[in-house]
Amino acid sequence: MTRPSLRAAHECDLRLYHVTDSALSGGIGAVPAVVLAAVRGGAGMIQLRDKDATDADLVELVEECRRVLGAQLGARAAQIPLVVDDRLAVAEQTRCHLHVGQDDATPAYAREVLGPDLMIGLSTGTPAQVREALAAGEADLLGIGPIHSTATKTDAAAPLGIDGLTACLAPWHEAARTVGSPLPRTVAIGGIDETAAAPIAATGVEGICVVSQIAAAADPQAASARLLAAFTRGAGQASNSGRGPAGRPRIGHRIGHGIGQEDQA
Ligand SMILES: Cc1ncc(COP(=O)(O)OP(=O)(O)O)c(N)n1
Ligand SMILES: Cc1nc(C(=O)O)sc1CCOP(=O)(O)O
Ligand SMILES: [Mg+2]
Repeated sequence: MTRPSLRAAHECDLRLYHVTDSALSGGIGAVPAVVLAAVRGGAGMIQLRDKDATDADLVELVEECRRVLGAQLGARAAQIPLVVDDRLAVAEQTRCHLHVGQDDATPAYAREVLGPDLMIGLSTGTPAQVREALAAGEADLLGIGPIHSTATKTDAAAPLGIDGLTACLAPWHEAARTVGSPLPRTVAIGGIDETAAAPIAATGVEGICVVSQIAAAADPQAASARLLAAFTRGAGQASNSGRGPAGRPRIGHRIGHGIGQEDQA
């Protein structure tokens, strides 16, 4: 039977995933408003990432984001998963989803602590790391990056470029053809702006993960809407030309239900 967290991952609209940056947004207190704006612009998943915040600060941030999204979006807030970066204890305390890197808690350990319901994302940056993550089977989402150079993550590896992203996706595409059960979802991260979004979408990756282009934007809602439109355009062109994601077992994956789009309807 499919693990509930993997089922949940397949329910998400991952085309645009915003990762917060308190400094770029003007302080941790400004983050909930940016999160709301990003969601209104079409972000379907949010990660709270703040290397300087204490665990207590992050617990408060999770709670405030939940409060603001609930108050402004009502029941639709439940469609937007909140993920915390790095902090297993915060995820455990708040029952928030978690993203870990290769040097953080392992997905297997995080799974032991968090149980089968909460999603676990894992960073990957090489085909071998993607292969290993698929074999281990604990991650519900793979972040692949950095695609382009980024000033946001000071210890980021060398950029993969489109060719490197394609190489990292190859084991996933191969598994999609041969494995009978649902795979972790995939998102690209690092140096992604509006121009970069369409060529990234053409690789078949399922979403883009964006920090600075939203967190530092004068209008984060409009920036999010432009990024989502660019990614969706690129994904559409790829599938029209037969270069889209490989067929694979899917479990009720929804697409095209951006909150902002519904708000504007
Ligand atoms: C979706 C997603 N992908 C990759 C990362 C990077 O995680 P990590 O390698 O642990 O680096 P830090 O973000 O902790 O600096 C991410 N956060 N999210
Ligand atoms: C948080 C993060 N992880 C990366 C990775 O390669 O794993 S790159 C990155 C920062 C992405 O920020 P921006 O959208 O501003 O370039
Ligand atoms: Mg980390």
